Amino acid sequence: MHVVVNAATSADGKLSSRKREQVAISGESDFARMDRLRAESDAIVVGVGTVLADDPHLTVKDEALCERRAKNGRPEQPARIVVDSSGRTPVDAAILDDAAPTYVCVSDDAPVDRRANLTDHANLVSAGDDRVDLLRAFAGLQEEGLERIMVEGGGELIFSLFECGLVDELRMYVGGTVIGGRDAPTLADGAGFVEDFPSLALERVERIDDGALLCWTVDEIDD
Ligand SMILES: NC(=O)C1=CN([C@@H]2O[C@H](COP(=O)(O)OP(=O)(O)OC[C@H]3O[C@@H](n4cnc5c(N)ncnc54)[C@H](OP(=O)(O)O)[C@@H]3O)[C@@H](O)[C@H]2O)C=CC1
Ligand SMILES: Nc1nc(O)c(N)c(N[C@@H]2O[C@H](COP(=O)(O)O)[C@@H](O)[C@H]2O)n1
Repeated sequence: MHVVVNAATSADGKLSSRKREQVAISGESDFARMDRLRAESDAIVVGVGTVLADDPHLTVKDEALCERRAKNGRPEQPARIVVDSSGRTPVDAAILDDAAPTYVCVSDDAPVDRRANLTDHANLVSAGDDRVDLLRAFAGLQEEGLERIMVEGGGELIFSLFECGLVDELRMYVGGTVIGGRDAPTLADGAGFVEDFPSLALERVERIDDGALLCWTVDEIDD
């Protein structure tokens, strides 16, 4: 499995404002690049915080890219994955429509009624007692044939993925704006690291729209 985190931040590192509503940080060219990366992926992952904040669709928008996938014997759309311990994804969420298959990763404690409602719209992957165990959940997704994984966010999920060593690449678009706010989400939130900080190697920098794309690979952790 190969996991790429792709997200857009303001110049001060925010994914959104303190209102946690979707903010268009990327410009047209960066959204097109993001669409191409979606098209290269087997699945697109977000945390339930992003589903509740943005109600994303997580589909490839450019029809030519969908056609190319089909020509190569792949499903027209990548699968969509929500990491959602207690099954809070609303059943009318855009991510649960029939545009592409959706997996909802829940914990074993997710209430039975929520699981039952979600089962009508998605494939459930159960991993972890009261919080999704990402290593187990991603192993289950790999068994489903999902190898090329793109993670879009948000900050809580991205931190946890770094914490358990699941991230191979970080592609970070830094846009020409300042959002500010101590309560605004950043690229990696969660509890934060105090030691053993993940180490990144800068592979490429590209000017796009009014910002810069930074492409990093994640160094292996020494045992
Ligand atoms: N600019 C950009 O590129 C992007 C911006 N965003 C923005 O980010 C914000 C949402 O981010 P955020 O609030 O951090 O939410 P996330 O999307 O990161 O979802 C976090 C939630 O995921 C669930 N979860 C389950 N298991 C885990 C685990 N092991 N580790 C971490 N989380 C887990 C938790 O809810 P539970 O306990 O219920 O399971 C947690 O609260 C929005 O404002 C959105 O607009 C989002 C994506 C991209
Ligand atoms: N790459 C990127 N740049 C931004 O400026 C963004 N706001 C986001 N947001 C992500 O895109 C999702 C919306 O996807 P759909 O258009 O609904 O398919 C949103 O939920 C974030 O994951 N990304």
